[in-house]
Amino acid sequence: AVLPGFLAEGEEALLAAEVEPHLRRRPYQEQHWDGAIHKYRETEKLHWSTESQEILRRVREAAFPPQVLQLAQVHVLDLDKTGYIKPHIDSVKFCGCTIAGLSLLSSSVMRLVSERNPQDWLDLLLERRSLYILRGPARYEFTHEILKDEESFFEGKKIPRERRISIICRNMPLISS
Ligand SMILES: O=C(O)CCC(=O)C(=O)O
Ligand SMILES: [Fe+2]
Repeated sequence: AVLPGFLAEGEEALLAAEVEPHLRRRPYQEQHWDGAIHKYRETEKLHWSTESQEILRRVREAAFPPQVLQLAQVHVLDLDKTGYIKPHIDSVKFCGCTIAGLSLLSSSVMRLVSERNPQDWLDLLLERRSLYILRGPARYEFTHEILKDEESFFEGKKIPRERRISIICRNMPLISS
C-alpha cells in the first residue's frame, strides 16, 4: 500500500531537520555490506522529539496490527541523488511481516519483482511525503528496489531522483525454535 500525502510539508521538514545532524557527520558509503544499497548513509534512531513521536505513532497505527511487537529503533536511510537500492528481500531473521517507510525530500520509484516469476512485477510511485507499507507477499515473495535516477520512470513519466531520506519502522520477527 502507498498512502500519498501522509505527511504535511511541515512534518516532512521537522523530521528531516531532526535526522540531519545524525546523518551529516557521516560520508556517503559507496555500498552496503550486502551490496544492495549504493551511495547512502544511515542511522538507527531511538529518541525523537514529542512532535516526531506523534508522527511515528501515526505511522505505526496505520501499518501494524495492535498486538505485534515493533522494533523501537527507527531506521533512517539517506540516499544520495545518485544513490539507489538493488533488488532484495529484507532479512526474515531481523524483521517481521511489515515494513513501513516514509519518503522525505524526493519522490522515487519502488519496483517489486516476484522471486518465483520475474515476469510478475509492479512499480510503486513513492511520492515525497508518502507512506508505503510492505506486508504479506509484497514483503516475503517479491524483491523491492529503489530505481536510480536514470531509470526512474513511472507510467512513462520521469520521476527525478533527488537526495531522499526514508524513515522506516519495522516489527519483530516471530521467534521460532
Ligand atoms: O529506503 C527505503 O524506503 C527502503 C529501504 C530498504 O529497502 C531497506 O533498508 O531494506
Ligand atoms: Fe529493504
